[in-house]
Amino acid sequence: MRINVVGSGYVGTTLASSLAALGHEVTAIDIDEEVVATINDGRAPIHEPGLDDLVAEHAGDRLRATTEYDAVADADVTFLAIQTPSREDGSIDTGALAAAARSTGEALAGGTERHLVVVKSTVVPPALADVRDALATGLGEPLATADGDGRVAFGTNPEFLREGSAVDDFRAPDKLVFGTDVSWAGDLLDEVYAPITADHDAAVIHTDPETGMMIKYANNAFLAAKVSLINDLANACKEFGIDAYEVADAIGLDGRIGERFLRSGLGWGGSCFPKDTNALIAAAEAAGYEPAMLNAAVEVNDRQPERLLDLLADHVALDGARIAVLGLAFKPGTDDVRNSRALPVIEGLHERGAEVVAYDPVAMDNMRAVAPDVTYADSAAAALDGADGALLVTDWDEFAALDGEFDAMADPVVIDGRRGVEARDGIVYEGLTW
Ligand SMILES: NC(=O)c1ccc[n+]([C@@H]2O[C@H](COP(=O)([O-])OP(=O)(O)OC[C@H]3O[C@@H](n4cnc5c(N)ncnc54)[C@H](O)[C@@H]3O)[C@@H](O)[C@H]2O)c1
Ligand SMILES: O=c1ccn([C@@H]2O[C@H](COP(=O)(O)OP(=O)(O)O[C@H]3O[C@H](CO)[C@@H](O)[C@H](O)[C@H]3O)[C@@H](O)[C@H]2O)c(=O)[nH]1
Repeated sequence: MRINVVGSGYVGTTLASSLAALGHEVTAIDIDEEVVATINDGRAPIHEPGLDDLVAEHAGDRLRATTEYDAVADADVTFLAIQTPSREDGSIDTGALAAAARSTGEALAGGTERHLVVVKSTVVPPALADVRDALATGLGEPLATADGDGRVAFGTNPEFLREGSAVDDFRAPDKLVFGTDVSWAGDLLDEVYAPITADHDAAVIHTDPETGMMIKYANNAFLAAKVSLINDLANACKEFGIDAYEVADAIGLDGRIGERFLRSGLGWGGSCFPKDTNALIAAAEAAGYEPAMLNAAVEVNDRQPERLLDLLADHVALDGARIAVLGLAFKPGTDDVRNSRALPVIEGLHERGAEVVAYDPVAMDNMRAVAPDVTYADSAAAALDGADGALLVTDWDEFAALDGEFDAMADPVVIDGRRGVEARDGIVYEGLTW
C-alpha cells in the first residue's frame, strides 16, 4: 500500500520506517527540513534502539521524506503523528495537529480517489472534533459518513509503543485499535496492519474514533495510577522500615495485580503519562466530572522528587554542595527528557543552593537545551569525582556496573531514586522507597 506519515518524531519515524519494513511504500512528511534531510540520509532524527538501522535499510527505497504535502494524494492512507502538547491548565493543544490535518485536507482537495486520514497522535475524545473540522475545512467537502457517502474518511489508531522499545513494540502489539465509523476505512486499516496480524497474535478492536482514543487514555491512566499507587504504598513502607520492592514482588504474583509497573521510586515522567493524565483530567473537568483517582495519581507523582531531595538533605548540607545527578532521560533507552523526573530534581537542588554535575549516556544534549545552568560531565565517573553526594535518577544499566567510581566522591552519599545501583561497603546508600 502507499501510505503517508505526517510528523517524523518518536512515533512518526517509528511508524514510517516500520511500515516500510512491512512492505508498504511510505512518504514521511515533516515541516522540519533537518528532520527530513536526516531521514533521507538514512538516519533517525531521534535516538531509539533499532530505529537507525530501520531507517538506513529503507530510506531512498520504500521510505522517502519530504517537507511537501503534494505527495499526500498519491497514497491510500495518511497517518497524522503530530505532537499534542499540554497547555498551562493541563488541557492539550491540538493546534499543530489541526494545522497538519488542514494541510492534508488541502492536498486531497479536488481528488477523485478514496483516502483515509488517521489520527495517530493522542487526542482527548472531545478535542477530536477540532481535527476532523480542520481536515474537512482543508478538503472543502464533507468527510465520508457511515452510510457510504464521501471520499475522504476520518479515523483514529492510537499508538501504545513505549520509548526505548518502540520498534519492537510496534512489530508485536498486544492490541490494535481502529477507530472509524466508515466500514471501508476500517478495511483499509486491516490491510495496513495485515503483515503484523498475519504472524503475530494481536487483538484487533474495531470501534468509533472517540472510543478508540478513550482506550488510549484509559490505558495510560491505569498504568500511571498503578505506579502512583505503588509509590504511595512504598512511601508508607519506607516510614515503616519495610522494603517496598519485597512487598511489590509478592503482590505482583497475584495475577489480578500483575508484576509489571510496580517499580517504586521517582515516579513517572516522559512525553506521555504526565501529558495524557493531565489532559484527561482537564477534559473530564470541562465535561463536569472531577476524576479523584487521577488527581491523586498526579499528586503522589509530584511528591517523589521532593522526597528524594529530603533524603539527600538528611545526609548532606545542600547549600554550596556539589551533587552528581546520574541519569537525565525520563527512563533508560531513550534520549527523551520531556517531563523527566530529572527536571524537578535539578530545579530542587538549585533551589536548595547546590551545584549540579550531571551525566547521562545519551540525553545530555537534550537536557542542555532546557537546563543550561548545569555542569555536564563526560562520564559517570567524572560526575562523581569530588561530589558531596549523588542521586540516581535514571536506571541505565551502566550505572548498575559502577563500583570504585564512588570512592572518588568527596562525601560518598548515594541516594537511589530507581533501585539502579547496589548498596556497597564504604558508601552511605539509601533507596527512596527501600
Ligand atoms: N512519544 C511516544 O512514545 C508516544 C507514544 C504514543 C503516542 N504518542 C503521541 O503521538 C503524538 C506524537 O508524539 P511524538 O513524541 O512522536 O512527537 P514529536 O514531537 O517527537 O514529533 C512530532 C513531529 O511533527 C512535526 N510537525 C509539527 N507540525 C507539523 C506539520 N504541520 N506538518 C508536518 N509535520 C509537523 C514536528 O516537526 C515533529 O518532527 C503525540 O500526540 C503523542 O502523545 C507518543
Ligand atoms: O514500574 C514502573 C514503570 C514505569 N515507571 C516510570 O513511568 C514512566 C513511563 O514509563 P513507560 O511506560 O515504560 O514509558 P513510555 O515510553 O512513556 O510509555 C508509556 O506512554 C506511551 C505514550 O503514550 C504509551 O504508548 C506506552 O504504552 C506507555 O507505557 C517512566 O518515567 C518510568 O520510569 C515507574 O516509575 N515504575
